[in-house]
Amino acid sequence: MTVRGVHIQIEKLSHRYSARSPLTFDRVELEAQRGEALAIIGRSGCGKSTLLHILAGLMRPTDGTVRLDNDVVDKPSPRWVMMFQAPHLFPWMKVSQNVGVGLHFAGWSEEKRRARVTEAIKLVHLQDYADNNVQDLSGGQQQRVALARSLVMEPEMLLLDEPFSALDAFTRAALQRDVRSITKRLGINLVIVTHDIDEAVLMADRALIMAGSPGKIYDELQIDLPDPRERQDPAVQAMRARLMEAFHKAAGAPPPDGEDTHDAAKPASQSIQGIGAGGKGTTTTPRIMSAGTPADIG
Ligand SMILES: Nc1ncnc2c1ncn2[C@@H]1O[C@H](COP(=O)(O)OP(=O)(O)OP(=O)(O)O)[C@@H](O)[C@H]1O
Repeated sequence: MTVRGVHIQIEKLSHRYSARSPLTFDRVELEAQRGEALAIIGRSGCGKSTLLHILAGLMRPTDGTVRLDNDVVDKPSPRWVMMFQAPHLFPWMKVSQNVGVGLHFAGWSEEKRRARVTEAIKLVHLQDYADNNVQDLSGGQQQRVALARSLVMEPEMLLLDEPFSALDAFTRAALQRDVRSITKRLGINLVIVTHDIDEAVLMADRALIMAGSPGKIYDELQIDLPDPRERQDPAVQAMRARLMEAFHKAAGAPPPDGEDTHDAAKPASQSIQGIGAGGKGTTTTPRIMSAGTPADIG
């Protein structure tokens, strides 16, 4: 697959949902280099998902601009793809058919499609499942199918809105590692919205901390760790502690003693409720994209 990323420039980006709504976020500025992996963390409701949707061209800002390689983003494009907590597959289709659906709609011949689909399925380690019906796969495997379906279009940027939060810890860790290594290998940008401090440290080159109402990017932390990153590595643990500290500073409160840093970006009440409900808080995603997936509306 072709290797490429994109230069992201966000200038004075502001958003409100309606003329009467308060500002969701205000004059957000951000620049990211080609191939950079960014994690956006912050407490529920500070506007992370809204920012991601605007970056994907799924929503329009109230003010300001998003530029990708100098092109203003004002609509969706196959140049960037977004993945959500639910994989949104076609349940009656096989893995290979799901992965190839975008190419099919783009008018690719079956023969051309087959080669590209095989390559994408291999990238996500599902070659033994290509002919399986997606309904017979586990949640993690279904997320891998969704990942292959995204990668098959050769995007320049992959946008992830808490995509692994419904998965068990083992499956989540494997996907975190694989998504980072695949995007690095292909040279594409990664932007991930997450409540999980560990996920940010394991997947990103830079973590952005959003806070406030209206939201702003309050702080950022360069995560200059070698790959592969292992959770138990002391350097990873030290970075996690630094990010945790920055997160609590942004939230205006010292870290409580002995707090479990997993899912730290959620208020305590939501973290507890979120276990069963997929921990989605007020994410805008399901309202826009996934009519009929009640598990997402948590
Ligand atoms: N369709 C909408 N209409 C009006 N307000 C909305 C709408 N969607 C979201 N909001 C509000 O905008 C703010 C930002 O929402 P957003 O989902 O972007 O936050 P978030 O940081 O991603 O939250 P979470 O971490 O819980 O997913 C919240 O206060 C939310 O209530």
